Amino acid sequence: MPVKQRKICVMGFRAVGKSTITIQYVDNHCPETYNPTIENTFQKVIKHNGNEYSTEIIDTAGQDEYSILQKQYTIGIHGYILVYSVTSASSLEVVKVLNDKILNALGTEKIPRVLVGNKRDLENERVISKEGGQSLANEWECAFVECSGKNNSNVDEVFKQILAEIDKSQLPEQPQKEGFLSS
Ligand SMILES: Nc1nc2c(ncn2[C@@H]2O[C@H](COP(=O)(O)OP(=O)(O)OP(=O)(O)O)[C@@H](O)[C@H]2O)c(=O)[nH]1
Repeated sequence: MPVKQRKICVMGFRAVGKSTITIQYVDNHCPETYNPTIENTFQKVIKHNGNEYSTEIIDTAGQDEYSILQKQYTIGIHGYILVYSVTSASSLEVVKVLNDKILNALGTEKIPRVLVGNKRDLENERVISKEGGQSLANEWECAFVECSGKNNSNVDEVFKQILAEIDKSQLPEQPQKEGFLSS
């Protein structure tokens, strides 16, 4: 079985936990101190659904509403992990702007994405409900996961979901069923 190559971009507002999620997944530990990221690329071979995927995971610098989407994040990327923090309404706003920028840059809505609500361990500080995140993902027709990078809970699911979304997007288009015309 040939190994499938996958290039995945992790994006979102500053300090939402992009590096924590990525490092938990790739290296199985939580970074001790907060270091703003410029850009880090990680490699990991992932087994999923009986296939082997050679993944390149790009942990990007925190974005805000005004950041320009860099060209290297629009070329040759198979899927996007869009992260907000359930404790920050502005981080959800940033992820919406980012999503628009990605769709505009690629000129299609059919882009494999997973919307991720991180920091679900901070239940007392939560300002974005799970339903709020889920309904945005439904609107975008993409996958949705809530997780805690810090506790390493549901982090694997984020990466399973993005691989599944990419596979789904690579299936041949289903032919449209012809409708019956009632006479
Ligand atoms: N409680 C809690 N804290 C978290 C979680 N994930 C990350 N953090 C903390 O949030 C801060 C930012 O985490 P990072 O992973 O560096 O965030 P980032 O999005 O990569 O940050 P930038 O590189 O600046 O964009 C750190 O202090 C982390 O320990 C989480 O799931 N729960």
